[in-house]
Amino acid sequence: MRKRVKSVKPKVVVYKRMSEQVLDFIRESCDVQYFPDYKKEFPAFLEALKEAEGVLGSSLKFDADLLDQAPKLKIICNTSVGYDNLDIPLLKERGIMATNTPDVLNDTVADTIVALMLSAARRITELDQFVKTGGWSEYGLSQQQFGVDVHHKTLGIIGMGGIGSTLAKRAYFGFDMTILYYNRSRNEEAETTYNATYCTMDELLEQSDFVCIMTPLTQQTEKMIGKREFEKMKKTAVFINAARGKVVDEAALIEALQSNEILAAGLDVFENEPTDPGNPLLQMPNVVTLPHIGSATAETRMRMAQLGAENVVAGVTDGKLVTSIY
Ligand SMILES: NC(=O)C1=CN([C@@H]2O[C@H](COP(=O)(O)OP(=O)(O)OC[C@H]3O[C@@H](n4cnc5c(N)ncnc54)[C@H](O)[C@@H]3O)[C@@H](O)[C@H]2O)C=CC1
Ligand SMILES: O=C(O)C(=O)CO
Repeated sequence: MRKRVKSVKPKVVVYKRMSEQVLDFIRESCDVQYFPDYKKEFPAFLEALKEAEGVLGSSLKFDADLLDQAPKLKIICNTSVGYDNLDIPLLKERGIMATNTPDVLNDTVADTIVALMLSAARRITELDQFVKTGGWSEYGLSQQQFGVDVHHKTLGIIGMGGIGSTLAKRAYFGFDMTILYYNRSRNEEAETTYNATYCTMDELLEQSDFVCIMTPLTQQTEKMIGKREFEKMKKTAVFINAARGKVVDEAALIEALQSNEILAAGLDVFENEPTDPGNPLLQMPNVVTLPHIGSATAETRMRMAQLGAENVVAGVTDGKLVTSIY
């Protein structure tokens, strides 16, 4: 009688909260070790990494020490478009593949940025508190509480990629805004479709009413916006960051707001996350803050998780990667 050989499924570590539907999809072809809260179970997580061929999650820094603990690793799949947690040259050197989740979140993140622009300019969160704390009297608002318009203003986008151009679309068609942009290279589609004008960083800073940074975090973009850049902006400028906290010198941002160098800010991201409750930015009524929820809608997070899952399954079964980083 022939002996039945039990097929061994490749091992995949999932280190981010994931729906059962997505986990089941991976389980069809892989042996999944699931760590929804890997920091709390770090020793077990490290143990699982020893045998893992694939990893799925986001933001964990895979440095040389951690990679040394994962000798069988073939692929790291981020459930995020940003991959500043990955050392790409090191992964290439070790022959490890990497994927991210571009495009599927463009609309949702662009919506978040519009929400930040409107909230900061029209003082939505500040006035919400005004109403809820009983400040609204029969005399209505004082002029000091008026906001500024968004429509027909100039929006400067630093980083005209997937999200930047989706934001340009909303700003141009929805709010009749003039679009300026600064990018590593020209984006002809944004120029023809949204009438976006390519300019230098300084021109953008000097002329924009709203300055939005949407570059990835890299060695070149770290603290790209600092004291000098805030000083170049209009005193009435509203600054928006939904990229990564570290693309901005946060101390310089605090100083710019305290010294009225700029009018207001809308922030989805911070230098350290979660940000310290004592961060002065949290005390400023002209700063609208969010806890890094740019892409956090049920639908979009599901699409990102599913895309990550498809990538990890492909990576450990020698299939074709959907969104390879390199
Ligand atoms: N707040 C949130 O929840 C989210 C934040 N993000 C962040 O946004 C970033 C951008 O995302 P996408 O638009 O999808 O990326 P993308 O790669 O499509 O666009 C980035 C753009 O920045 C430009 N760029 C890169 N380095 C530059 C430099 N040194 N100077 C000028 N331009 C430069 C690129 O040429 C590109 O056009 C991500 O890397 C991520 O860090 C993305 C999604 C959600
Ligand atoms: O995708 C990213 O890079 C995020 O920050 C979360 O969506």
